[in-house]
Amino acid sequence: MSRLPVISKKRVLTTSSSSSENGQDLAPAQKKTRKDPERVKPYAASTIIGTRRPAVAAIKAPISRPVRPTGAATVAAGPSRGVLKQSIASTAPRGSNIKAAAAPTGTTAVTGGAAGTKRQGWDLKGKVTDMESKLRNYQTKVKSVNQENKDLKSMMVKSQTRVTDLETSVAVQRSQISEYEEELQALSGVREELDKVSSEKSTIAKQLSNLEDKYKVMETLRQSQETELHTLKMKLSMQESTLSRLQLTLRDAEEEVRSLGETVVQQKGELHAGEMERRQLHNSIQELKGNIRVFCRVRPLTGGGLSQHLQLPATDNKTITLAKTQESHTGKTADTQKNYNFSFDRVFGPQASQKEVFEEISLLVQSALDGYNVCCFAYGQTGSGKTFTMEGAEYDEARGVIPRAVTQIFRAAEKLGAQGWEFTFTASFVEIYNETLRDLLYTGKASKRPEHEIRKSINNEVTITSLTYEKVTNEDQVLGLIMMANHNRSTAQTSQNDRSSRSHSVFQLDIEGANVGRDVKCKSTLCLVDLAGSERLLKSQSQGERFKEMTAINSSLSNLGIVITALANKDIHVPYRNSKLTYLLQGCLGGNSKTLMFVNISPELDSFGETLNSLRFASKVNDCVIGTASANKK
Ligand SMILES: Nc1ncnc2c1ncn2[C@@H]1O[C@H](COP(=O)(O)OP(=O)(O)OP(=O)(O)O)[C@@H](O)[C@H]1O
Repeated sequence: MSRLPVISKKRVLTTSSSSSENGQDLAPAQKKTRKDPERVKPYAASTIIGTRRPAVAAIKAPISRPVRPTGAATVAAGPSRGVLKQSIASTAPRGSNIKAAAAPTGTTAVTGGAAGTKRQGWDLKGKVTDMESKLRNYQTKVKSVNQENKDLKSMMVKSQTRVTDLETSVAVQRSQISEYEEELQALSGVREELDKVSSEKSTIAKQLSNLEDKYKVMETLRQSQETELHTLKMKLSMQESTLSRLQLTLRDAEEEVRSLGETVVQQKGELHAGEMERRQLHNSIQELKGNIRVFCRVRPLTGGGLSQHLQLPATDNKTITLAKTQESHTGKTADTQKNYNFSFDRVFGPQASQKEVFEEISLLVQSALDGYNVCCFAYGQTGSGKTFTMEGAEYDEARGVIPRAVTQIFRAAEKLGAQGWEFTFTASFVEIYNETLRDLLYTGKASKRPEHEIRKSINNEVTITSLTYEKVTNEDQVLGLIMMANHNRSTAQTSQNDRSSRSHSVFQLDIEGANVGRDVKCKSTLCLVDLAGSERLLKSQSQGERFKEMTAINSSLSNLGIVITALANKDIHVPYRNSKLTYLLQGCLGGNSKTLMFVNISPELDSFGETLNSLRFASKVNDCVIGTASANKK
């Protein structure tokens, strides 16, 4: 169906009402419409086309191309009413307006004639002619419009095709755009990753630079170490050459050492033989001297000066004379002097030093290491110097027999160690008071102090039950134990005045030696005894506890004399068990031992009686010859 404008008043009115948008242009046409409403139709048709296809026109507008030289431009400009009017104007090139176009050849004159002249009412023919002329004009005009309409349709089809193409193209482009957008989106992720990678790259670059710095430092270090290594290699090669020289020297020295070793072995054998010979000779000398010897020692006077009743011959150091001046009973005769002469193995005067005294007994102490039992005891009245002789004082020169003997024993043991001897020493220190034994090395509570008994084993070894037997390895340890014993003794003394004077103290050092290489062993005991004061009190003068003490002391000391006499007489029965002292010293007295007795005497005149008694007792002992000692060798 044609979309050409239908000539109707309704359409015209519609156009007219919309013309208000462009009233300026339409105003002349409206003026004409009052005179000739038919002339408005072409404009109305154009207007309708423009208003019904605005979208196509809008799409066409940017890409419009002339479809044909004339008329097509008019359609393309459809949306604009102003342009449409121009287009309409341009569609009538053959006339300057529709009126002219509607007046083909031959009618122009008539029209002009009619327009110029008004037909008379009666000129009906003329009026018909005019009407026919008008009709023809209108037909021509319709034809022209139809043609134009046809062209426009064709243009529209083309335009629609074009629009479809363009829509397709737009769709394609949109899809491309969306693809681009997706790509862009993907690229934004890549950008983030790129940023991350670049940040990592900068970090790695920093690390690399750090590593480079470190590498430089390490390189410098390596170079210095290489230099050092080179120096060391030089030194090493020098030392290697020195070493090879030294190795040669060492080989020579080893050879020399080997030959010297052989010599040493040979000399050791000779030494051992010499040592054994020395022991034999030493023992022979001791035997010749007697297995029991008595040394007398005179204490200096307390106030200084010389004793009048004691005489010690200057040329002789073995005799002592105790002189007593007896007043004349009548007073008419001169006073008489009675001399008591005694001789002993050695007599030490008041000036004799501790060192001098010890030198005389050191050979005896040596015998203890050779495997002989040795017993040394000090006998004498209270205050005669027994403790001074046995223990001495703290300072070096005043050291007595016990510390000096200990020193000698350990030094000699050390020397014998070079000949393959190994020794073990066990020390004990016991006190005998009122026939009761007391451990002087006890360190426990006083309330738990144990009681002790003397026991004798099958092989005649005497031991004390519950006594402290302390293993010692050096001199200082032993001296420490002696100090402890003295402390224990003095503690007991505070409760009983002068207790030490009335008790015997016995220090024993058990010695065991072995020469593994030569399969020789020896065992002995060194026994050093500080006896209780030997003074005798008249029975009438002593009472109670004191009497009991004195009885015990006298009993043990007299038993000591009895035992020594029995040994001297080679009695079958020796009454060792009669007192704790003799029972304890059993191992150190008798055939298998060497005994030394110190008889200490006080130089004071008022001690004359006790001195005489002591010298008599000692003399009796001195007369004894006890068997022949034999070393405890295995
Ligand atoms: N040879 C000596 N040289 C110097 N002083 C001595 C000598 N002998 C003993 N004395 C001194 O005499 C005093 C008594 O000596 P000591 O205590 O040794 O006698 P004691 O016989 O052991 O007496 P007690 O039986 O009471 O123990 C002490 O002061 C001691 O120092």
